[in-house]
Parts: sequence; C-alpha cells; structure tokens
Amino acid sequence: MIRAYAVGQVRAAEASAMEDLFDGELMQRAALGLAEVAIARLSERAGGVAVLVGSGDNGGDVLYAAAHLARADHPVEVVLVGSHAHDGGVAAASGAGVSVLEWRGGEASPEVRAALAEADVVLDGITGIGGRPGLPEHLVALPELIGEDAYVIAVDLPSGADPAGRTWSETVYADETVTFSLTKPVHLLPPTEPATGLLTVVDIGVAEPSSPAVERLTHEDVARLWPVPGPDDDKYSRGVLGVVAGGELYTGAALMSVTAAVTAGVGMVRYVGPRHPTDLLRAAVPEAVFGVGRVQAWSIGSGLDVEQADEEQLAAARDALESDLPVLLDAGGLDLIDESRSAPTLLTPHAGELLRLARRLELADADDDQVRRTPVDVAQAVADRLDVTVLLKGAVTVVVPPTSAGLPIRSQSDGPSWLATAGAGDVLAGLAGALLASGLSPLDAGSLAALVHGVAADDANPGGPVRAMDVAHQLGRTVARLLSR
Ligand SMILES: NC(=O)C1=CN([C@@H]2O[C@H](COP(=O)(O)OP(=O)(O)OC[C@H]3O[C@@H](n4cnc5c(N)ncnc54)[C@H](O)[C@@H]3O)[C@@H](O)[C@H]2O)[C@@H](O)CC1
Repeated sequence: MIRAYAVGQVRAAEASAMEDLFDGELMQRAALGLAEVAIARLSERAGGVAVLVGSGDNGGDVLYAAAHLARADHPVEVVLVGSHAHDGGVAAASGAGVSVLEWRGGEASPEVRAALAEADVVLDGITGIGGRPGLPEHLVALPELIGEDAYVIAVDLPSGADPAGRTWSETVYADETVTFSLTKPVHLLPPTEPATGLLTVVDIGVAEPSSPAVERLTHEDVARLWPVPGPDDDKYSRGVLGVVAGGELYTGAALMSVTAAVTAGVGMVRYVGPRHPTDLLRAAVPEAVFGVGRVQAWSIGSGLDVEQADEEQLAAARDALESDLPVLLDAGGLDLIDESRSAPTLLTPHAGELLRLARRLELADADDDQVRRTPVDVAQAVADRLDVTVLLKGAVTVVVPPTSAGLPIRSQSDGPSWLATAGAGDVLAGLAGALLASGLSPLDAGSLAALVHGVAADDANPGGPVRAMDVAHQLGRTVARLLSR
C-alpha cells in the first residue's frame, strides 16, 4: 500500500522530526538525496543542469543540491524565479561555483533561455508543499522554454501543482518527482498525478503519521484483500451477484459484466434482463442463471437505458435499492438514486456521468470544466450527499468514500491507456460487483477491482490494444498471477 499524507500532517511530522535535529538538517538531507538522484540520472546523459529556484524552502532544497552537483563537476546554472531566495542556499551554490541567473518577472533573458534550452537535466524547485496551484504570470511560458529532450526532476512536487491534488492547474510536467520521506496527495490524485512522472521517495527521517489522506493499493495488497475460497465454501457462501444490465439495444454490456463477474470467480451470477441479451448469455456464459432470486449484492446499470428498460429490470433495480443488500450503480443505473440508502453502495461513473449526477443533485454549477478541474471534489460532494462511495473512472481512478466514514480516498493508476475502450466500464462493474457480493466494502471492492481491471488489460495484450471482452476473459488468470506473488 502506498500512503499519502495531507500537507498539514506532513508539516507536523517534519516539525516533530526537527525537534531532535540541528537547524536546517532536514533540508540538507533533502538536498543530498535529491543531488544523488540527479547524479544517477546524469550518468545516462551529457551533463548540463539548469536549476529553477522559488522563494520558499523548496528553493532552498534545490540550491543546496545545485552546490552538490557543482562539486561533483557537473556544469550547473541556477535561475532564481521568485521575489526572494533562500540566503544560505544561494551562498552555498555560489560558493561551489554555480552561476546564478535571475528571472523574477517579465520575459526571460537570452541567458536564461539558453540555460533552459540547453540543459540535459532540469531541477524544478519553484514550489513545494507551500505552493498555491498555478504558475505565476511570468512563468506561464516556462514549460515551453525547457528543451524537449531534457529530463525534468521536480523537487517534492511539480511546481504549480496543487499539493492537495484537488485542483488542476498549469504546472511544470516532470519526468520524475523526488519527494522526501512522505508521499503527498498531489502524487496520487487524478488532476495532478500526470505531472508527477516517476515518483522517487528519498528518506530524510520523517516518521509516517498514523492516518493517510490517500492510499493506493499495490500488487502486494491483492493477496491480503482478494476473497480466496476455503474448503468449507460453496457457491452461496462465496457470494451470488445479481446483474441488471444491458437491454435489447445494448446487449454487449450484459455479456461483458456477467462474463467479468464469472471469470473473477464469484460464487454465482443471476442475470435479470430482456429476451435478447438473455439468449446471448445462455449461449455465451452457461454458468449464469436467470431471473430474480436470492443474491448477496447487485450490479445495476451497465448498458441500461432507464427510459427504455423493461419492467422486470426496473422492478429488480428498485427492489435492490430498497433492500439492505450492497448495490453497485453504473452508467444508466446512476439515474435511479437520489437519496441515501442504509446498505453499502458503490457508484461507478465516468467523468460525464459524474457531472450529470452532480447536476441532478444540484451539487455542481453549469461549468462543464468542473469535473476536469476538481474531479475529487465533485466525487466527494456526491459521496457526501448520497452517503455512498464514488468510484470515478479515468486514467487515474479514484474511489471516494463519504466523509462521514472517516476513511482515506483510494487512487489507482494500473491500466494502460488502451483500456479507454467501449465495454471496459461494463467489465469493471461486473468485477467490482463480484467483490461486493463476496463481502468486501465498497472502498475495497472498488479499488481492488480498479487495480485488477488495469493489470488484466495489460496482461491480455502487453503493450498493445485490448478489447474489453479480452479483459473480462483475462481476469481469472491475472488474479491467479497476483495471488501467487
Ligand atoms: N519543512 C521542512 O522541514 C522541510 C521542507 N522541505 C522543503 O520545503 C518545501 C516547503 O517549503 P515552504 O513552506 O517554504 O513552501 P514552498 O517552497 O513550497 O513555497 C512557498 C513559497 O513559494 C511562493 N509561492 C507559492 N505559490 C507559488 C506559485 N504558485 N508559484 C510561485 N511561487 C509560489 C510563496 O510566496 C512562498 O514564498 C517542501 O515542499 C520541501 O521541498 C525540505 O527541505 C525538507 C524539510
């Protein structure tokens, strides 16, 4: 499990570590760790380094690192971009022979442009956890001045990125981010993770706080969470999943959800739907049974058009929502909820569906951009209003429990971009539904399903395009592989 801590927790943990250290010791450790990473990366490149320095301690880190690099015989040019700079850091860098340039406003000078364009490695120390989202006016063009082949190392976090990971903004995009002891939400959450690149954690001796703000499951967590049957289990004790999905028009959604649930190893699947998808399922998934009956959880809504759904499907969905059973709502099923339930509930919208739902609940204004800019906030607002867990699908999938649960957000980024394909969501709904039926909480079911779904997509065709049905068929083998780690 990767755990990330909120800025306030990080500051408190750093303050507590510093009580036993001499002044500036943590910054010295950070600078040395950063310089070691930069030197390792420079061993694969020609050697010139440009260092961007902001006003705060993040700038201090990078200035001391610049001094280490210069002493290791790397040509280093520092560019001060803030209104002021860490005095000790500037003295250390200058003392080590680093040339110091300034770009505190307006256009960059030819010297600054040349330093940025020619550097093989750029160290970005403009903002760290004290940064506000966004780059200052004079630095908006900065990313374009950095040479295309330069390897950009962000210090603690990509400058301009929201440290809390909540708000999208203009940032410097890093190939690698070197952070210190503790991972922060900015490194894991959807609007900011893409700017982070490879995440390297350098230990500077700050102890982990007790309750993370964000978690990410790793492959090692699968064996701990996956419902592995024992000798006393039967198909009922392993969990029966009811699926209300697809219709006469969207027959594929039913096939993909049910196939995914069966392949993932649920005890049994009951499908409720009209004639055409039922006939297809009878032929394609002989393990499934049909019609309403006893289940341990429901997966409702993939490929379901509530306006045109048949009466049996709608009645089953409404009964499920009124029951005390866990329910997953996907796609069209999201139209069926407008108040909280007493049983575990997992919603699995993509960005467009989340916006529609938030608007229906009168949580979001008419700004189309809101989900793109603040995806976690919108998911959180829906989760809190309905007292449900919201799994927002995307390249980074975030699983947001209601605030009242007091649980961390989970964020998964396991799948290849090839997974952006029709039917992938139907597979996820069947897989996550199977995990709910086996007794997992919405948070565990959603995050574990997101992980396995992503890994299965890669396993199904490593490095290349993948169709959703192949992901569904791959699930059992991927689970076996992950369990055997
Ligand atoms: N506190 C500690 O014990 C340690 C802190 N360390 C470093 O210190 C950083 C935090 O330092 P600070 O609290 O000084 O904060 P930062 O250095 O992140 O930023 C604060 C400064 O940046 C300016 N600023 C804010 N938003 C900006 C923006 N969008 N664009 C440009 N400038 C902006 C502010 O005016 C302020 O001067 C950490 O991220 C880490 O890199 C490390 O040295 C390790 C130890």
